[in-house]
Amino acid sequence: MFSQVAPQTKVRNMTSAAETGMTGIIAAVFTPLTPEGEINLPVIEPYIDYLSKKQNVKSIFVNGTTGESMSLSVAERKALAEEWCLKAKGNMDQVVVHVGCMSLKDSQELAEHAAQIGADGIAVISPSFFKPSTADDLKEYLRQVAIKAPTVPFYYYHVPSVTGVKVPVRDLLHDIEKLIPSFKGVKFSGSDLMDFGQCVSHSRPHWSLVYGVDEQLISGLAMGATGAVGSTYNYIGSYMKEMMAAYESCDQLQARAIQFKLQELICFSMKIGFDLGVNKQLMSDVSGLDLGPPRLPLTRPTPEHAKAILQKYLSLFGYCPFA
Ligand SMILES: CC(=O)N[C@H](C=O)[C@@H](O)[C@H](O)[C@H](O)CO
Ligand SMILES: CC(=O)C(=O)O
Repeated sequence: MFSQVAPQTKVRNMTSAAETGMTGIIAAVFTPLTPEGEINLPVIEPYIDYLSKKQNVKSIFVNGTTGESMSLSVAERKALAEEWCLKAKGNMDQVVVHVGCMSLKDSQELAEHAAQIGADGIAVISPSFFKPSTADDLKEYLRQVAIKAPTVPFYYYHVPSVTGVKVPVRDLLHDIEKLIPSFKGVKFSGSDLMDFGQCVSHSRPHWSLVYGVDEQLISGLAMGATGAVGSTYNYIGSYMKEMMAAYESCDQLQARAIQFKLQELICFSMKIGFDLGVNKQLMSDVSGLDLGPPRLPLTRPTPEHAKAILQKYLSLFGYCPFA
């Protein structure tokens, strides 16, 4: 029953990092800011150290939703991508840089830059102010970004709850390599598991199909996800690695038990309010890294709010890894 997932994972594990694509547990990193709201590059080195040593997470997704990319300037995104790539060298297997923007020109500039700094992959979210209305329009947009970094593995980042772009990803994949030869897969952060399943069943063996709704990753694995990218893997990466290992060894009970713990945390947090500001604060509290506030219009949670969520985290996951 699980033979469709396991062999692919094993084959990928035997290849070099550059060839593996997006597999396993990948943390979508937060962007450290100073109390004044400026990017805080010196936190990046200890952040990578924390992920690799305390969370056993060896791949990162930079400047994504969690990284507040759409609230950052192009210059800030370049400086961040450079620092993440530099400090990840020798410590991380994969650094994928998100280069999606509202303007095609900005995305192209960031794609070119990501190629120059040696990113292992680039991902692009659909523009969402003016939205593409057809799969062909979206594909053409993606093509015009990808051609600026033709040798860098290219991933489409589907996040319909944020962008409102509902183009089925399965339609996008049709003949996509003819248009985008560097195409290597999808980061699928939607809950339409039929569309995700269709993507997997029509994917090529060298593509990565990573799932991005952390609280239902187990369902993504059932559909054949090659890995997972998410914000919560910053602070429960080691648990979710265990979850994936349990799933791959057919220990459904253990895999589900870990998944349910994450659901408890997310459900609790959603009841009292769970946005990027809250999520970022939880990571600061769990890791001991000072990631600072989110950028406006997002704000920090009150200390009581943050404390309630930290306590819930500790009651479920039992320890504060940095303490
Ligand atoms: C919309 C969004 O930001 N999704 C993230 C990644 O794609 C997830 O990692 C969520 O933050 C996570 O699943 C918690 O809901
Ligand atoms: C969660 C995720 O993948 C992102 O922050 O972009």
